[in-house]
Amino acid sequence: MNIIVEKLTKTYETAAEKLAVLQDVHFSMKSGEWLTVIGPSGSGKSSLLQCIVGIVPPDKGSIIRLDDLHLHEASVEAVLEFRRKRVGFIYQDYKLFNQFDALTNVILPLAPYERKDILYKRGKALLEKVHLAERIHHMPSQLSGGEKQRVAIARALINYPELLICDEPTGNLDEENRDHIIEILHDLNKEGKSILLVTHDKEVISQGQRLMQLQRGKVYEQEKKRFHPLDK
Ligand SMILES: Nc1ncnc2c1ncn2[C@@H]1O[C@H](COP(=O)(O)OP(=O)(O)OP(=O)(O)O)[C@@H](O)[C@H]1O
Repeated sequence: MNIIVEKLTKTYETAAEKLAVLQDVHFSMKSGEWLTVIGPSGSGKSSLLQCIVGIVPPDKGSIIRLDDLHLHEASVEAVLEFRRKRVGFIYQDYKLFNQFDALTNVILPLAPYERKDILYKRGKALLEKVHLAERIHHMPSQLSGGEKQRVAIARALINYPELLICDEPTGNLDEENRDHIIEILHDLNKEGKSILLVTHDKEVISQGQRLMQLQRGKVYEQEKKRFHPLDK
């Protein structure tokens, strides 16, 4: 998925104040790229991820193009459908439902839209892909942090997304589990998935093809770390 962001501005308005968290952010991402976003706490990283896929509305005048979808002028329904069909999400705190087993958690995002037998088959294959074949009927409380994050990755893949949005995906994990998650993300990137990832983790920062640093809501630095296979 090709992403173009221009003049992205986001202001949160509370009763007490107006907080400009993103100011005139410009960048683009080519299909299949892995872009890592870093910056101090409060610099607007999570807000950036949420604006880009329309979870949080950016200010008027912001331009966000996701392939042919012009987010700034698209209907709410079109944005919802776009996210459901083309984007996967991975969060620091996994966001699993504790009352459901691993497989049910994986299929939940598409449960209202697809046949259950198809989803269960796909969900099992995805849990195998993240090396959790032996854990498909475990409840979240019976899984380690690393296993929970792998369930969350399987869930993020249930719609075969082109873009993975990862907000501190290794933030709660020890080194071994972090390395396992990095390996899985690498494989997914090699398969062609675009990755837009926020992190504070030094080991994760060194992954991917591009790095962008935010400072007080502005792009402070962009750096190309290594060439992407699609670059000429
Ligand atoms: N819904 C909201 N309403 C008001 N202010 C908000 C809202 N969401 C975030 N903020 C504020 O916007 C600023 C940027 O938050 P954001 O979560 O984007 O930063 P971040 O760089 O991801 O931080 P961290 O690294 O600590 O997760 C913070 O000061 C935060 O308190």
